[in-house]
Amino acid sequence: MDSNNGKRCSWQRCRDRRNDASCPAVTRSTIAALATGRPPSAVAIIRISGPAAFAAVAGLCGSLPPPRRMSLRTLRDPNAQLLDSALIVVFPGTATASGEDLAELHLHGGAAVVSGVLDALTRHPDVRLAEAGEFTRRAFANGRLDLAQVEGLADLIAAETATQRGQALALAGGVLTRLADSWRDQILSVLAQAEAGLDFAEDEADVAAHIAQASTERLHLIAAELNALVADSGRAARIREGLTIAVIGPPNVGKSSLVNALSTRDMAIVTPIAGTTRDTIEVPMNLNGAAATLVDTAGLRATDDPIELEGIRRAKARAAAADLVLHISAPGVDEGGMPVGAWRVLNKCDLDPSAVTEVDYRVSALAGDGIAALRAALADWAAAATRPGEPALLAHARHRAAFADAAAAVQAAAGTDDEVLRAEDLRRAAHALGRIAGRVDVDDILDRIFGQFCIGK
Ligand SMILES: Nc1nc2c(ncn2[C@@H]2O[C@H](COP(=O)(O)OP(=O)(O)OP(=O)(O)O)[C@@H](O)[C@H]2O)c(=O)[nH]1
Ligand SMILES: [K+]
Ligand SMILES: [Mg+2]
Repeated sequence: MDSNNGKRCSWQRCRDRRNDASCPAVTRSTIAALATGRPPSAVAIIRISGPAAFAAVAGLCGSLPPPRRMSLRTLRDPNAQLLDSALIVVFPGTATASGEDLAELHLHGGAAVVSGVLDALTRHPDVRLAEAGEFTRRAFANGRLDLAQVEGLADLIAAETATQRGQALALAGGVLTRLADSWRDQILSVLAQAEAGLDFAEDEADVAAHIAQASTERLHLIAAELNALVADSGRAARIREGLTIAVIGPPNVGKSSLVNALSTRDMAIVTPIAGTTRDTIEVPMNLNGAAATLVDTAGLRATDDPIELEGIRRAKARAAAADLVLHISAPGVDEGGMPVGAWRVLNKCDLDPSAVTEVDYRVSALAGDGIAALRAALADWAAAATRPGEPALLAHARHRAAFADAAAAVQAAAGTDDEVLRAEDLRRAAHALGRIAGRVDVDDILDRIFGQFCIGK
Protein backbone atom coordinates (compact mmCIF):
# COMPACT_ATOMS: atom_id res chain seq x y z
CA MET A 1 0.00 0.00 0.00
CA ASP A 2 2.71 2.38 1.08
CA SER A 3 4.94 1.61 -1.85
CA ASN A 4 2.03 2.15 -4.23
CA ASN A 5 1.37 5.54 -2.78
CA GLY A 6 5.01 6.42 -3.11
CA LYS A 7 4.96 5.41 -6.75
CA ARG A 8 1.92 7.56 -7.49
CA CYS A 9 3.34 10.59 -5.71
CA SER A 10 6.65 10.58 -7.48
CA TRP A 11 4.84 10.08 -10.73
CA GLN A 12 2.50 13.01 -10.16
CA ARG A 13 5.42 15.19 -9.26
CA CYS A 14 7.03 14.33 -12.56
CA ARG A 15 3.96 14.93 -14.62
CA ASP A 16 3.38 18.31 -13.05
CA ARG A 17 6.90 19.24 -13.95
CA ARG A 18 7.11 17.52 -17.25
CA ASN A 19 8.91 20.45 -18.81
CA ASP A 20 11.03 21.02 -15.77
CA ALA A 21 14.55 19.69 -16.10
CA SER A 22 14.82 19.49 -12.31
CA CYS A 23 12.21 16.72 -12.12
CA PRO A 24 14.18 13.96 -10.38
CA ALA A 25 12.43 10.79 -11.52
CA VAL A 26 12.43 11.75 -15.17
CA THR A 27 15.86 13.29 -15.44
CA ARG A 28 17.85 11.29 -12.92
CA SER A 29 16.78 7.67 -12.88
CA THR A 30 17.62 5.38 -15.73
CA ILE A 31 15.56 2.25 -16.25
CA ALA A 32 16.40 -1.07 -17.84
CA ALA A 33 14.25 -4.08 -18.68
CA LEU A 34 13.89 -7.08 -20.94
CA ALA A 35 11.49 -5.92 -23.68
CA THR A 36 10.94 -9.29 -25.34
CA GLY A 37 9.31 -12.53 -24.13
CA ARG A 38 10.52 -14.86 -21.47
CA PRO A 39 13.86 -16.57 -22.26
CA PRO A 40 14.90 -18.79 -23.87
CA SER A 41 14.20 -17.15 -27.20
CA ALA A 42 16.20 -16.63 -30.39
CA VAL A 43 16.85 -12.99 -29.59
CA ALA A 44 16.25 -11.00 -26.42
CA ILE A 45 16.08 -7.22 -26.45
CA ILE A 46 16.95 -5.18 -23.38
CA ARG A 47 15.96 -1.51 -23.39
CA ILE A 48 17.62 1.17 -21.29
CA SER A 49 16.12 4.64 -21.01
CA GLY A 50 17.33 7.73 -19.19
CA PRO A 51 20.32 10.01 -18.80
CA ALA A 52 22.72 7.25 -17.72
CA ALA A 53 21.63 4.83 -20.46
CA PHE A 54 24.63 5.40 -22.71
CA ALA A 55 27.17 5.42 -19.88
CA ALA A 56 25.78 2.14 -18.57
CA VAL A 57 25.91 0.51 -22.02
CA ALA A 58 29.40 1.89 -22.69
CA GLY A 59 30.43 0.32 -19.38
CA LEU A 60 29.62 -3.09 -20.87
CA CYS A 61 30.94 -2.68 -24.40
CA GLY A 62 33.55 0.10 -24.33
CA SER A 63 32.64 2.24 -27.32
CA LEU A 64 29.13 3.15 -28.47
CA PRO A 65 28.08 2.91 -32.12
CA PRO A 66 27.00 6.08 -33.97
CA PRO A 67 23.38 7.12 -33.23
CA ARG A 68 20.62 4.96 -34.76
CA ARG A 69 23.12 2.56 -36.38
CA MET A 70 23.16 -1.02 -35.23
CA SER A 71 26.62 -2.38 -34.51
CA LEU A 72 28.10 -5.57 -33.15
CA ARG A 73 29.81 -5.29 -29.77
CA THR A 74 31.28 -7.64 -27.21
CA LEU A 75 29.64 -7.20 -23.80
CA ARG A 76 31.59 -7.81 -20.59
CA ASP A 77 30.59 -7.43 -16.97
CA PRO A 78 32.58 -5.19 -14.57
CA ASN A 79 34.96 -8.13 -13.84
CA ALA A 80 35.70 -8.44 -17.57
CA GLN A 81 33.69 -11.68 -17.75
CA LEU A 82 32.28 -12.26 -21.23
CA LEU A 83 28.46 -11.79 -21.29
CA ASP A 84 27.51 -11.91 -24.96
CA SER A 85 28.25 -10.72 -28.45
CA ALA A 86 25.34 -8.42 -29.24
CA LEU A 87 23.89 -5.84 -31.59
CA ILE A 88 23.71 -2.41 -29.99
CA VAL A 89 21.74 0.64 -31.07
CA VAL A 90 21.52 4.00 -29.32
CA PHE A 91 18.88 6.69 -29.83
CA PRO A 92 20.03 9.98 -28.34
CA GLY A 93 17.83 12.99 -27.60
CA THR A 94 14.14 13.53 -27.06
CA ALA A 95 12.74 12.22 -30.36
CA THR A 96 12.89 8.61 -29.10
CA ALA A 97 10.23 6.09 -28.10
CA SER A 98 10.53 7.20 -24.47
CA GLY A 99 11.35 10.85 -25.13
CA GLU A 100 14.84 10.57 -23.63
CA ASP A 101 18.16 8.81 -24.35
CA LEU A 102 17.31 5.22 -25.21
CA ALA A 103 19.49 2.20 -25.99
CA GLU A 104 18.66 -1.31 -27.13
CA LEU A 105 20.80 -4.40 -26.73
CA HIS A 106 19.86 -7.27 -29.06
CA LEU A 107 21.21 -10.30 -27.25
CA HIS A 108 21.19 -14.05 -27.69
CA GLY A 109 17.99 -14.98 -25.89
CA GLY A 110 19.35 -17.23 -23.14
CA ALA A 111 18.27 -16.80 -19.52
CA ALA A 112 21.85 -16.45 -18.25
CA VAL A 113 22.72 -13.90 -20.95
CA VAL A 114 19.71 -11.75 -20.09
CA SER A 115 20.16 -11.91 -16.32
CA GLY A 116 23.92 -11.30 -16.63
CA VAL A 117 23.43 -8.20 -18.78
CA LEU A 118 20.64 -6.80 -16.57
CA ASP A 119 22.84 -7.40 -13.51
CA ALA A 120 25.79 -5.64 -15.09
CA LEU A 121 23.65 -2.67 -16.22
CA THR A 122 22.01 -2.16 -12.82
CA ARG A 123 25.39 -2.11 -11.14
CA HIS A 124 25.63 1.40 -12.54
CA PRO A 125 24.48 3.57 -9.61
CA ASP A 126 21.86 5.46 -11.65
CA VAL A 127 20.31 2.43 -13.35
CA ARG A 128 17.49 0.37 -11.88
CA LEU A 129 15.02 -2.20 -13.23
CA ALA A 130 11.90 -0.71 -14.82
CA GLU A 131 8.38 -1.18 -13.52
CA ALA A 132 5.53 -2.38 -15.74
CA GLY A 133 4.71 0.22 -18.40
CA GLU A 134 7.43 2.59 -17.27
CA PHE A 135 8.96 3.19 -20.71
CA THR A 136 5.54 4.15 -22.06
CA ARG A 137 4.89 6.25 -18.98
CA ARG A 138 7.98 8.25 -19.76
CA ALA A 139 6.84 8.63 -23.37
CA PHE A 140 3.61 10.13 -21.99
CA ALA A 141 5.40 12.32 -19.45
CA ASN A 142 7.77 13.55 -22.15
CA GLY A 143 4.93 14.38 -24.54
CA ARG A 144 5.74 11.64 -27.06
CA LEU A 145 2.32 9.99 -26.70
CA ASP A 146 -1.02 11.21 -25.40
CA LEU A 147 -3.17 9.05 -23.16
CA ALA A 148 -5.48 7.71 -25.88
CA GLN A 149 -2.40 6.69 -27.88
CA VAL A 150 -1.05 4.87 -24.82
CA GLU A 151 -4.34 2.98 -24.57
CA GLY A 152 -4.08 2.16 -28.26
CA LEU A 153 -0.60 0.77 -27.71
CA ALA A 154 -1.89 -1.46 -24.89
CA ASP A 155 -4.69 -2.65 -27.20
CA LEU A 156 -2.19 -3.33 -29.97
CA ILE A 157 -0.12 -5.55 -27.71
CA ALA A 158 -3.29 -7.38 -26.64
CA ALA A 159 -4.77 -7.62 -30.16
CA GLU A 160 -5.46 -11.19 -31.29
CA THR A 161 -7.31 -10.58 -34.53
CA ALA A 162 -6.84 -8.38 -37.60
CA THR A 163 -9.88 -6.26 -36.72
CA GLN A 164 -8.59 -5.64 -33.21
CA ARG A 165 -5.20 -4.78 -34.64
CA GLY A 166 -6.70 -2.24 -37.04
CA GLN A 167 -8.69 -0.60 -34.27
CA ALA A 168 -5.67 -0.49 -31.95
CA LEU A 169 -3.41 0.97 -34.63
CA ALA A 170 -5.89 3.75 -35.33
CA LEU A 171 -6.09 4.63 -31.63
CA ALA A 172 -2.30 4.43 -31.21
CA GLY A 173 -1.91 6.60 -34.30
CA GLY A 174 -3.90 9.41 -32.67
CA VAL A 175 -7.20 9.13 -34.59
CA LEU A 176 -9.36 9.58 -31.50
CA THR A 177 -7.30 12.43 -30.12
CA ARG A 178 -7.55 14.30 -33.41
CA LEU A 179 -11.29 13.75 -33.49
CA ALA A 180 -11.77 14.89 -29.89
CA ASP A 181 -9.60 17.93 -30.56
CA SER A 182 -11.56 18.92 -33.66
CA TRP A 183 -14.85 18.74 -31.72
CA ARG A 184 -13.24 20.66 -28.92
CA ASP A 185 -12.12 23.40 -31.35
CA GLN A 186 -15.65 23.70 -32.72
CA ILE A 187 -17.08 23.93 -29.22
CA LEU A 188 -14.50 26.55 -28.24
CA SER A 189 -15.34 28.64 -31.30
CA VAL A 190 -19.03 28.64 -30.32
CA LEU A 191 -17.91 29.52 -26.81
CA ALA A 192 -15.91 32.47 -28.15
CA GLN A 193 -19.04 33.70 -29.90
CA ALA A 194 -21.14 33.20 -26.79
CA GLU A 195 -18.66 35.17 -24.76
CA ALA A 196 -18.57 37.94 -27.38
CA GLY A 197 -22.40 37.96 -27.21
CA LEU A 198 -22.20 38.79 -23.51
CA ASP A 199 -20.58 42.10 -24.42
CA PHE A 200 -23.20 43.36 -26.89
CA ALA A 201 -24.82 46.64 -25.94
CA GLU A 202 -28.60 47.09 -25.63
CA ASP A 203 -29.05 48.59 -29.13
CA GLU A 204 -27.28 45.58 -30.70
CA ALA A 205 -29.76 43.13 -29.21
CA ASP A 206 -30.95 41.75 -32.54
CA VAL A 207 -27.37 41.05 -33.68
CA ALA A 208 -26.79 39.18 -30.44
CA ALA A 209 -30.05 37.26 -30.89
CA HIS A 210 -29.08 36.32 -34.41
CA ILE A 211 -25.69 35.00 -33.27
CA ALA A 212 -27.30 33.08 -30.42
CA GLN A 213 -29.77 31.48 -32.85
CA ALA A 214 -26.95 30.35 -35.19
CA SER A 215 -24.97 29.00 -32.21
CA THR A 216 -27.97 27.03 -30.98
CA GLU A 217 -28.38 25.34 -34.33
CA ARG A 218 -24.70 24.50 -34.51
CA LEU A 219 -24.74 23.09 -30.98
CA HIS A 220 -27.69 20.83 -31.78
CA LEU A 221 -25.71 19.44 -34.72
CA ILE A 222 -22.58 18.92 -32.64
CA ALA A 223 -24.56 17.19 -29.88
CA ALA A 224 -26.23 14.91 -32.43
CA GLU A 225 -22.89 13.87 -33.90
CA LEU A 226 -21.29 13.29 -30.50
CA ASN A 227 -24.32 11.22 -29.47
CA ALA A 228 -24.03 9.16 -32.66
CA LEU A 229 -20.44 8.30 -31.76
CA VAL A 230 -21.52 7.32 -28.25
CA ALA A 231 -24.32 5.18 -29.69
CA ASP A 232 -21.74 3.29 -31.80
CA SER A 233 -19.44 2.68 -28.83
CA GLY A 234 -20.99 -0.74 -28.15
CA ARG A 235 -19.69 -1.93 -31.50
CA ALA A 236 -16.24 -0.49 -30.80
CA ALA A 237 -16.16 -2.28 -27.45
CA ARG A 238 -17.33 -5.55 -29.05
CA ILE A 239 -14.39 -5.37 -31.46
CA ARG A 240 -11.92 -4.65 -28.69
CA GLU A 241 -13.23 -7.12 -26.11
CA GLY A 242 -14.46 -9.77 -28.52
CA LEU A 243 -17.93 -11.28 -28.91
CA THR A 244 -19.29 -13.85 -26.48
CA ILE A 245 -21.19 -16.87 -27.75
CA ALA A 246 -22.79 -19.06 -25.06
CA VAL A 247 -23.47 -22.71 -25.91
CA ILE A 248 -26.33 -24.07 -23.81
CA GLY A 249 -28.85 -26.91 -23.83
CA PRO A 250 -29.82 -30.14 -22.07
CA PRO A 251 -27.10 -32.54 -20.84
CA ASN A 252 -25.31 -34.84 -23.27
CA VAL A 253 -26.56 -33.26 -26.50
CA GLY A 254 -22.94 -32.60 -27.53
CA LYS A 255 -22.34 -28.99 -26.42
CA SER A 256 -18.73 -29.63 -25.49
CA SER A 257 -18.18 -31.65 -28.66
CA LEU A 258 -19.58 -28.77 -30.70
CA VAL A 259 -17.40 -26.18 -28.94
CA ASN A 260 -14.35 -28.31 -29.71
CA ALA A 261 -15.43 -28.78 -33.34
CA LEU A 262 -16.19 -25.09 -33.94
CA SER A 263 -12.96 -23.89 -32.39
CA THR A 264 -10.92 -26.78 -33.81
CA ARG A 265 -9.40 -27.16 -30.34
CA ASP A 266 -9.72 -30.02 -27.93
CA MET A 267 -10.53 -27.82 -24.94
CA ALA A 268 -13.68 -29.20 -23.33
CA ILE A 269 -14.01 -32.68 -21.82
CA VAL A 270 -16.42 -34.94 -23.74
CA THR A 271 -17.83 -38.16 -22.24
CA PRO A 272 -21.04 -40.17 -22.66
CA ILE A 273 -21.95 -39.30 -19.06
CA ALA A 274 -24.64 -36.64 -18.71
CA GLY A 275 -23.43 -33.83 -16.47
CA THR A 276 -19.78 -33.95 -17.61
CA THR A 277 -19.35 -30.19 -17.92
CA ARG A 278 -19.75 -28.46 -14.56
CA ASP A 279 -17.98 -25.14 -14.85
CA THR A 280 -18.15 -22.72 -17.76
CA ILE A 281 -15.23 -23.13 -20.18
CA GLU A 282 -14.08 -20.27 -22.42
CA VAL A 283 -12.59 -21.12 -25.79
CA PRO A 284 -11.23 -18.33 -27.99
CA MET A 285 -12.25 -18.30 -31.63
CA ASN A 286 -11.31 -16.09 -34.56
CA LEU A 287 -14.32 -15.44 -36.79
CA ASN A 288 -12.77 -14.02 -39.97
CA GLY A 289 -10.85 -11.42 -37.99
CA ALA A 290 -13.45 -10.79 -35.30
CA ALA A 291 -12.42 -12.08 -31.88
CA ALA A 292 -14.99 -14.28 -30.16
CA THR A 293 -15.19 -16.48 -27.11
CA LEU A 294 -17.23 -19.66 -27.13
CA VAL A 295 -18.55 -20.45 -23.67
CA ASP A 296 -19.27 -24.12 -23.02
CA THR A 297 -21.70 -24.66 -20.14
CA ALA A 298 -23.21 -27.28 -17.90
CA GLY A 299 -26.23 -29.15 -19.31
CA LEU A 300 -29.52 -27.69 -18.08
CA ARG A 301 -31.65 -30.15 -16.11
CA ALA A 302 -33.42 -30.55 -12.77
CA THR A 303 -30.90 -31.77 -10.21
CA ASP A 304 -30.15 -31.78 -6.47
CA ASP A 305 -26.38 -31.93 -6.92
CA PRO A 306 -25.06 -28.64 -5.52
CA ILE A 307 -22.05 -28.62 -7.88
CA GLU A 308 -24.25 -29.15 -10.92
CA LEU A 309 -26.75 -26.58 -9.64
CA GLU A 310 -24.00 -24.00 -9.45
CA GLY A 311 -22.86 -24.95 -12.96
CA ILE A 312 -26.42 -24.46 -14.24
CA ARG A 313 -26.66 -21.09 -12.50
CA ARG A 314 -23.44 -20.01 -14.22
CA ALA A 315 -24.64 -21.33 -17.56
CA LYS A 316 -27.79 -19.22 -17.34
CA ALA A 317 -25.85 -16.14 -16.26
CA ARG A 318 -23.41 -16.48 -19.16
CA ALA A 319 -26.27 -16.99 -21.61
CA ALA A 320 -28.00 -13.85 -20.32
CA ALA A 321 -24.83 -11.77 -20.79
CA ALA A 322 -23.76 -13.29 -24.14
CA ASP A 323 -23.91 -11.53 -27.50
CA LEU A 324 -25.35 -14.72 -28.97
CA VAL A 325 -26.75 -17.98 -27.57
CA LEU A 326 -26.51 -21.30 -29.40
CA HIS A 327 -29.17 -23.59 -28.01
CA ILE A 328 -28.20 -27.18 -28.73
CA SER A 329 -30.51 -30.17 -28.88
CA ALA A 330 -30.27 -33.69 -30.29
CA PRO A 331 -32.76 -36.03 -31.98
CA GLY A 332 -35.31 -37.30 -29.48
CA VAL A 333 -34.20 -34.92 -26.70
CA ASP A 334 -36.68 -32.50 -25.17
CA GLU A 335 -35.30 -29.04 -25.98
CA GLY A 336 -36.43 -27.44 -22.73
CA GLY A 337 -36.82 -23.66 -22.48
CA MET A 338 -35.10 -21.52 -25.11
CA PRO A 339 -33.89 -17.96 -24.58
CA VAL A 340 -35.35 -15.39 -26.99
CA GLY A 341 -33.09 -14.78 -29.98
CA ALA A 342 -31.08 -17.96 -29.51
CA TRP A 343 -30.04 -19.95 -32.57
CA ARG A 344 -31.55 -23.46 -32.48
CA VAL A 345 -28.93 -26.04 -33.39
CA LEU A 346 -29.73 -29.73 -33.73
CA ASN A 347 -26.61 -31.83 -33.08
CA LYS A 348 -26.07 -35.55 -33.70
CA CYS A 349 -27.91 -35.32 -37.00
CA ASP A 350 -25.85 -38.38 -38.03
CA LEU A 351 -28.01 -40.46 -35.68
CA ASP A 352 -31.25 -39.51 -37.40
CA PRO A 353 -30.70 -37.57 -40.65
CA SER A 354 -34.45 -37.26 -41.25
CA ALA A 355 -35.33 -35.94 -37.78
CA VAL A 356 -38.21 -33.55 -38.29
CA THR A 357 -37.55 -30.71 -35.91
CA GLU A 358 -37.78 -27.04 -36.63
CA VAL A 359 -34.23 -25.74 -36.15
CA ASP A 360 -31.88 -23.15 -37.64
CA TYR A 361 -28.88 -25.46 -38.11
CA ARG A 362 -28.38 -29.20 -38.29
CA VAL A 363 -24.91 -30.44 -37.43
CA SER A 364 -22.92 -33.42 -36.29
CA ALA A 365 -20.04 -32.50 -34.04
CA LEU A 366 -18.84 -36.07 -34.33
CA ALA A 367 -19.01 -36.51 -38.12
CA GLY A 368 -18.41 -32.84 -38.98
CA ASP A 369 -21.61 -32.32 -41.01
CA GLY A 370 -22.85 -28.75 -40.98
CA ILE A 371 -19.94 -27.44 -38.89
CA ALA A 372 -18.46 -25.35 -41.70
CA ALA A 373 -21.89 -23.88 -42.48
CA LEU A 374 -22.48 -23.02 -38.83
CA ARG A 375 -19.03 -21.45 -38.57
CA ALA A 376 -19.69 -19.39 -41.72
CA ALA A 377 -23.02 -18.21 -40.30
CA LEU A 378 -21.26 -17.19 -37.08
CA ALA A 379 -18.66 -15.28 -39.09
CA ASP A 380 -21.43 -13.43 -40.97
CA TRP A 381 -23.13 -12.62 -37.68
CA ALA A 382 -19.82 -11.37 -36.22
CA ALA A 383 -19.20 -9.21 -39.27
CA ALA A 384 -22.66 -7.67 -38.92
CA ALA A 385 -22.05 -7.03 -35.21
CA THR A 386 -18.63 -5.43 -35.68
CA ARG A 387 -18.72 -4.01 -39.26
CA PRO A 388 -14.93 -4.36 -39.55
CA GLY A 389 -14.71 -2.07 -42.60
CA GLU A 390 -16.04 0.93 -40.66
CA PRO A 391 -13.70 2.50 -38.15
CA ALA A 392 -15.10 2.09 -34.65
CA LEU A 393 -14.15 4.67 -32.06
CA LEU A 394 -14.78 4.87 -28.30
CA ALA A 395 -13.83 1.26 -27.58
CA HIS A 396 -12.86 2.12 -24.00
CA ALA A 397 -15.37 2.98 -21.27
CA ARG A 398 -13.22 6.02 -20.48
CA HIS A 399 -13.56 7.35 -24.03
CA ARG A 400 -17.27 6.67 -24.12
CA ALA A 401 -17.77 8.52 -20.81
CA ALA A 402 -15.81 11.56 -22.00
CA PHE A 403 -17.83 11.82 -25.23
CA ALA A 404 -21.12 11.20 -23.42
CA ASP A 405 -20.30 13.96 -20.92
CA ALA A 406 -19.36 16.30 -23.76
CA ALA A 407 -22.56 15.49 -25.65
CA ALA A 408 -24.70 16.12 -22.56
CA ALA A 409 -22.97 19.43 -21.88
CA VAL A 410 -23.37 20.59 -25.50
CA GLN A 411 -27.03 19.53 -25.37
CA ALA A 412 -27.49 21.59 -22.22
CA ALA A 413 -25.75 24.56 -23.86
CA ALA A 414 -28.07 24.30 -26.87
CA GLY A 415 -31.09 24.21 -24.59
CA THR A 416 -30.50 27.41 -22.64
CA ASP A 417 -31.05 31.06 -23.58
CA ASP A 418 -28.87 32.22 -20.73
CA GLU A 419 -25.51 33.14 -22.26
CA VAL A 420 -23.67 32.76 -18.96
CA LEU A 421 -24.99 29.22 -18.43
CA ARG A 422 -24.32 28.39 -22.05
CA ALA A 423 -20.68 29.45 -21.75
CA GLU A 424 -20.33 27.34 -18.63
CA ASP A 425 -21.81 24.26 -20.36
CA LEU A 426 -19.48 24.73 -23.31
CA ARG A 427 -16.43 24.95 -21.08
CA ARG A 428 -17.57 21.72 -19.42
CA ALA A 429 -17.90 20.04 -22.85
CA ALA A 430 -14.43 21.17 -23.94
CA HIS A 431 -13.01 19.93 -20.65
CA ALA A 432 -14.61 16.50 -21.11
CA LEU A 433 -13.04 16.14 -24.56
CA GLY A 434 -9.67 17.20 -23.14
CA ARG A 435 -9.76 14.02 -21.02
CA ILE A 436 -9.28 11.88 -24.15
CA ALA A 437 -5.68 12.98 -24.68
CA GLY A 438 -5.09 13.07 -20.93
CA ARG A 439 -4.60 16.81 -20.71
CA VAL A 440 -6.97 17.06 -17.74
CA ASP A 441 -8.30 14.88 -14.89
CA VAL A 442 -5.83 12.06 -15.34
CA ASP A 443 -4.17 11.61 -11.99
CA ASP A 444 -6.52 8.87 -10.80
CA ILE A 445 -6.29 6.72 -13.89
CA LEU A 446 -2.61 6.72 -14.82
CA ASP A 447 -1.58 3.86 -12.56
CA ARG A 448 -4.38 1.70 -13.92
CA ILE A 449 -3.55 2.46 -17.54
CA PHE A 450 0.21 2.00 -17.32
CA GLY A 451 -0.08 -0.95 -14.95
CA GLN A 452 -1.64 -3.09 -17.68
CA PHE A 453 1.57 -3.01 -19.74
CA CYS A 454 4.23 -5.64 -19.34
CA ILE A 455 7.60 -4.77 -17.89
CA GLY A 456 9.87 -3.50 -20.67
CA LYS A 457 7.08 -1.59 -22.47
N1 LIG B 1 -23.46 -39.65 -32.72
C1 LIG B 1 -23.04 -38.51 -32.24
N2 LIG B 1 -22.59 -38.43 -31.00
C2 LIG B 1 -22.17 -37.26 -30.53
C3 LIG B 1 -22.18 -36.10 -31.35
N3 LIG B 1 -21.71 -35.08 -30.60
C4 LIG B 1 -21.39 -35.57 -29.38
N4 LIG B 1 -21.67 -36.89 -29.34
C5 LIG B 1 -21.48 -37.76 -28.19
O1 LIG B 1 -22.42 -37.42 -27.19
C6 LIG B 1 -21.86 -37.63 -25.90
C7 LIG B 1 -21.94 -36.34 -25.08
O2 LIG B 1 -21.12 -35.36 -25.69
P1 LIG B 1 -20.68 -34.06 -24.89
O3 LIG B 1 -19.97 -33.20 -25.87
O4 LIG B 1 -19.96 -34.43 -23.67
O5 LIG B 1 -22.10 -33.47 -24.54
P2 LIG B 1 -22.44 -32.24 -23.57
O6 LIG B 1 -23.70 -31.64 -24.09
O7 LIG B 1 -21.28 -31.34 -23.45
O8 LIG B 1 -22.71 -33.00 -22.21
P3 LIG B 1 -22.74 -32.39 -20.72
O9 LIG B 1 -21.52 -31.55 -20.54
O10 LIG B 1 -22.69 -33.60 -19.88
O11 LIG B 1 -24.02 -31.63 -20.59
C8 LIG B 1 -20.42 -38.06 -26.13
O12 LIG B 1 -20.37 -39.46 -26.04
C9 LIG B 1 -20.15 -37.62 -27.55
O13 LIG B 1 -19.16 -38.40 -28.20
C10 LIG B 1 -22.64 -36.21 -32.69
O14 LIG B 1 -22.70 -35.27 -33.46
N5 LIG B 1 -23.07 -37.44 -33.07
K1 LIG C 1 -21.50 -35.43 -21.56
MG1 LIG D 1 -20.24 -30.74 -21.82
